[in-house]
Amino acid sequence: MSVKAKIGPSILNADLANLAAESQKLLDNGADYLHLDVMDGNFVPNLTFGHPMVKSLRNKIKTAFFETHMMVQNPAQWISPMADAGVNLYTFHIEPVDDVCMVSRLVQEAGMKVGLAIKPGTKVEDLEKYISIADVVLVMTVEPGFGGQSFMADMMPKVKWLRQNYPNLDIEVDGGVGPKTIACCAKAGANMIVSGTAVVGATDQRQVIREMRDVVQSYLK
Ligand SMILES: O=C(CO)[C@H](O)[C@H](O)COP(=O)(O)O
Ligand SMILES: [Fe+2]
Repeated sequence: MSVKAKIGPSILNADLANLAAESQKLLDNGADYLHLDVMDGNFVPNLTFGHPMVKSLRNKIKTAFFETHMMVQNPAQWISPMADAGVNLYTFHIEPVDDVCMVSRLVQEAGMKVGLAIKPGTKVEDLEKYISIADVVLVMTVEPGFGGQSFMADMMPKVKWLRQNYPNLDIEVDGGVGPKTIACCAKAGANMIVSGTAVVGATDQRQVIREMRDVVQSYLK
């Protein structure tokens, strides 16, 4: 298997007034990438931040890999500004999008990798037809919109099915993932782990990140 274990902390529940410092601390403590949750108050009942904030963060943090998790109704609208802001991986939900292939192509043409996300109520079969164009697939393990929710273990059959059928696919999980739930994700075959509250709120971020990466890597071998 060629995929690697990667931990991408979500800064959703961090101190957003101190975003650059909080992000740098996570990277210094071993984060493999940063997961930036963008919400439009429409696709999900919450608002976070947009491309101006991401661009400001990029000005402070030059080299880290940035994923934006686009919980927005119209992901095509934000491709160009997010590419300009220095985003590396543009992950959008397939649910509100009529032409996923076209939006994915626009993301690639803008120079970003494509992530395709599904909400808990969306079947993995709905995602399957797009896997060949995705760099990453994201299986949500909470209802998108808020950090700090409980992990939905009943999403693991989706991850398991994806791993069995696509051994080299980057499979990401997001929502309620931390030291208590990581084994469940790792066993199912997830290799990209988003973790917000459990990492950001930890007294020893380095230890939590290392522990989760080790568990995931042990199942990939
Ligand atoms: O996309 C998200 C919520 O919609 C967040 O990435 C996710 O909830 C991470 O936070 P936590 O680990 O606290 O659940
Ligand atoms: Fe997210």
